[in-house]
Formats: sequence, structure tokens, C-alpha cells
Amino acid sequence: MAAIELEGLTKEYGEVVANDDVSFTVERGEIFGYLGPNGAGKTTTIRLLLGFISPTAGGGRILGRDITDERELIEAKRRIGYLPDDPQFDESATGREVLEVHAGIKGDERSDELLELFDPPLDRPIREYSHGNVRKLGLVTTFMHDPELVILDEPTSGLDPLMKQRFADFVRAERDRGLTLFFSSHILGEVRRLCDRVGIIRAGNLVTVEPIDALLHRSGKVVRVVTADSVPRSTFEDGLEGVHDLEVGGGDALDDAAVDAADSSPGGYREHTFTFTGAVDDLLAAVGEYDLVDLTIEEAPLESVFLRFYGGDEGV
Ligand SMILES: Nc1ncnc2c1ncn2[C@@H]1O[C@H](COP(=O)(O)OP(=O)(O)OP(=O)(O)O)[C@@H](O)[C@H]1O
Repeated sequence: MAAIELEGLTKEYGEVVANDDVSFTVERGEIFGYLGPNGAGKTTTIRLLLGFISPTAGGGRILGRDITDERELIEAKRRIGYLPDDPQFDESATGREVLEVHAGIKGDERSDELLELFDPPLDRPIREYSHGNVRKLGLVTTFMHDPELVILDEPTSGLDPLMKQRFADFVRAERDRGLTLFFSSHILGEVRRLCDRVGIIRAGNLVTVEPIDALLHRSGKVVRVVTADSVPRSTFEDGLEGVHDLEVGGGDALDDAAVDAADSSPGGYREHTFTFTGAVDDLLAAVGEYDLVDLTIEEAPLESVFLRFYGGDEGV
């Protein structure tokens, strides 16, 4: 039995179709990233999954229970951990008191271990908590009853780099002991670090579900090459496989007309930026022929992943 199965899930808010015929399956023991820009419909799917809102059409099952059946869902929820994008705790309670309330409702199998990892200031009232501390306390309440399935909405928002790393190591170890994790994000880098498979939602429509490696391979890298001497544009444009959207700078050209004119000149440019889907060895061989000042290779931003593979900019 899969952890999550959605079939034709649709949610309309008046004119807005927040989820449009969304179908996918999350298998047990995988980390599934749900990626999309702001307003794409990620939170809507999560709220439908947990029965906070009802679908306009379609449905699904979570841990084998019907998401539109309140009684079935109550049973499943004992085995689920959920962290919303904006966790709301009693402002006047201390962190410790919040944990006691949660322990009373759903049990506490492992808060000591979680507190060592995430370490929110337990004796301070929630009203004095920073955004990051609320998130850390939220991670403890999400995992403390040792759930089978965890659903996280933008889990690392507000966490510093050290905590992000700690969180990443923690969820991978949890996955290895059998936990299923479904999380939403609009940050490709975060999805890349964490997940096995990714579903991409855009303007309410699921545009792809695939292994993260396949997505990253297709989306390429953004490469910037700076050389001490000018390099002809054709070096990268024609001489290297997998170069797209080449931009040049640092040459003699001052405006677009001059850029066109200079394209065929042997003078060339000192700075080349492009999206690269080819082999890194070929790139290094190409740049190795020149006096290199700087070389950066970065992940393609989410926007360019959408633009490159799904066309247009609607919803991005
Ligand atoms: N209660 C609501 N009433 C009306 N429209 C809504 C409601 N909730 C969400 N929407 C709309 O549905 C669409 C999807 O919103 P949703 O919050 O699911 O997106 P999201 O991908 O989670 O975005 P973000 O990354 O910004 O949190 C948006 O156009 C949003 O304005």
C-alpha cells in the first residue's frame, strides 16, 4: 500500500482552480518533494490530503484511508506528523508547555532526542520566539510521536544553514529507517538536497513527477566563464555541446548592434554566461585552453527549469 495516492484531485476557489485534476502516488519509505512557485497550489494539496478542506472533485488515500472520510482520517492522523508553513502555538505558553500539550494528545516517543538536535528555547514563551525557533519547536512536535508519514510545508523556511544541514541529515536517516516524507518547497536546491522524487506543480497543474536526478540532468547548470583575454563567442556557442542562452560581456562591444558586429570578429569577449546541459569534462577541456580568471557552475534556478521545459512564464 502506498503512503499517499491522489486521483484527479481538484479544488476550485471561485474562478481559481488551485488544484486541477492532480494525480500522483508517494511510495512508502521515499522522500518526495513537491515543488512549485508561490501560489502554484502546494499548500492546497497538503490541506486536501489532511482533510482540512474538501475537494471539488477527485480524492485520494493517505496511509490507506480515504481523505474525504473524516473518521478514517482521524485514525490515519495518529500515524502522521504535519508541520504547516506557519505553525501556530499558544503565544503565552512556553515551548516546554507546548510540548506537554502535544505529548498529551498524540504521545511522546522521542522528544529528548529531537530537542538535542533542534534545540528551541524551551523556557521562553512562544511570543518571544523568532521565526526560526518556532520552526524548530514545530519540527519537534511533528516528529515526537514517531509517525510513519510526515508532511511538511516549506520545512526549512527561517532555519539557518547549520539547522538546514542538521534537518537534511535527520530526514535522510529517518527515511533509511522507513519513514515516508512529503514536503513542499519552492527552492530547487532544497529539493535537490533532500528528495528521491519530485512532483512539480504549476498553476494548479501537476506538470511532472520524476526522480530528482532526471530533473536536474535536464535542467542543466548556469555557467559563467571569465578569462583574462578575449575568447571568441563561437568557442562556446559552436565548439561545446549543450550550451544554451549564451550571453557575453567584458568585450569591446558597447551596444546590441556592436555585439552583433563583434560576434564575427576574432576579438571576442572576456565573460561568457550560459546554461549548460553537456558533460562537465568537455566544459573543463574547453575553458582549459584559456587563461581563466573565474569559473562558476551553479544550479539552474527554478524559474529557468520551468521556462526551459514547460514554456511560457505563467504562474512562475
Ligand atoms: N482559501 C482560499 N480562497 C481563495 N483562493 C485561495 C484560497 N487558498 C488558496 N487560494 C488560491 O489558490 C492558489 C494556490 O494557493 P496555494 O496556497 O495552494 O499555493 P502554494 O503553492 O502553497 O503557494 P506558496 O508557495 O506561496 O505557499 C492561489 O492562487 C491562491 O491564491
